[in-house]
Amino acid sequence: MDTIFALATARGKAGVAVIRVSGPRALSAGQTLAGDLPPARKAGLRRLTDPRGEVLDQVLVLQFEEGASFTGEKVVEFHCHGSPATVTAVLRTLGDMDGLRMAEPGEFTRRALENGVLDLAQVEGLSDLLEAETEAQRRQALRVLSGALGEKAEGWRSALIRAAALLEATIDFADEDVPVDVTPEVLDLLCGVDATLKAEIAGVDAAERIRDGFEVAIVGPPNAGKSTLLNHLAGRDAAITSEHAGTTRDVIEVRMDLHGLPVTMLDTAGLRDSADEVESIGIARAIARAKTADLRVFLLDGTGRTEGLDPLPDDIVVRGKADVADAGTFAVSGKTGAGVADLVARIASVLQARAARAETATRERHRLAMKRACDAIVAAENRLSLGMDGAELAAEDLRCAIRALDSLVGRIDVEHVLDEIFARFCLGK
Ligand SMILES: Nc1nc2c(ncn2[C@@H]2O[C@H](COP(=O)(O)OP(=O)(O)OP(=O)(O)O)[C@@H](O)[C@H]2O)c(=O)[nH]1
Ligand SMILES: [K+]
Ligand SMILES: [Mg+2]
Repeated sequence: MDTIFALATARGKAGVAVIRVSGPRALSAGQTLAGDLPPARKAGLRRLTDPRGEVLDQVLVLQFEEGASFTGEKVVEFHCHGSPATVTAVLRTLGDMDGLRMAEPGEFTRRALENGVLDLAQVEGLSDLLEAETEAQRRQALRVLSGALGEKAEGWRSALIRAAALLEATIDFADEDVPVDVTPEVLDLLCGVDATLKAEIAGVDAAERIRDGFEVAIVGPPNAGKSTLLNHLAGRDAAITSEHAGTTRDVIEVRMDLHGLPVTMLDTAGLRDSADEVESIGIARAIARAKTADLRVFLLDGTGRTEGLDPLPDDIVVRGKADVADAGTFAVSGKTGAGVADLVARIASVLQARAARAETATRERHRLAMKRACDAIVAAENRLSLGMDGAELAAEDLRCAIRALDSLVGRIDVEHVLDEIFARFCLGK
């Protein structure tokens, strides 16, 4: 096993830069650079020198024992001064040592997975946590990183193992008198797992929105002030505005943090019948994107028409140009900012209600595994509802379900997803 090292903090100038070394030679590499090391998990101030005796930096050194580190291997960390030159000098010196090499992106985390420090779902949680930009993303990712999905899977697993064992006991005694009918207990166990799995599956959609962001489309007639509103929300001139109806053609996307939720706000072409070929393409795009968005804000002019796109129940309908609208109507103005806080609060409240449906599972991969498990459990329930003749096949169904749940945490059959998951990691993680 190679000993690997990398800069664990971001590149560039900073107060501190952390360089992590992991593997069998981490300790000797640390000693070569820093002399004697402080005891495990105790920081010590040391001078790093290269083999010619040149002082590279004065740093804090930490060592972690095998089995008690991020990777599960022996780890030494140098908390250096965060200048690019210092980092380069230390990395170069480490690279010159025998048996040491620069880590690949995600390689520390891959070792953590291989050594059982993290399960696969936790690795996904860590990846999401490193990407988190909003409060909702941070909370969700931290929940997965802390092992919440693995705990749930373990609960389902042990219930299914118990159910399968009960069935197998009856199969083995098929020729004898079986003292008790196990079907009610088995069905009870399956029913419990089934119900919580279904809730988890139903929550994946919301969890994915929290991860990737909700899409909110601003739609309405030309010149209602859609682009002006987008610019106000973005705090910058993201879209061109003008007094000419039909200014916006392409869909313009702006990422923002709305009350802690990640949102991509879409500005779209004004909806109307247009003879202009390019504008018509823009309008078709506007309608297509508005339909697939999670929520639409209909920004209307004085006529109140929604121009051929109908609001869905949660959609928000609001009059634009509040400064010239009748008093008393719900109106916003991107120009003056009037009503914008109210609009944002309404958008956030709709999206928060949806986000609340998220459980623990966050990915399509999780959904598919849980769906496979759920289908197998339902198949077992159906067989058992016809009596104990189906016990043997039902037990096989349950083993299928257990295998599907095992793939959630990476216990089996996940080689093919590893590259995809680790591709998202940056160097040094
Ligand atoms: N009085 C007033 N004028 C506004 C307001 N918002 C936008 N306008 C003006 O209305 C005109 C149209 O604004 P835009 O933001 O380009 O409108 P739009 O809905 O994006 O228009 P299209 O992209 O052509 O569909 C511009 O002249 C803006 O300055 C507002 O809140 N009050
Ligand atoms: K316009
Ligand atoms: Mg516009």
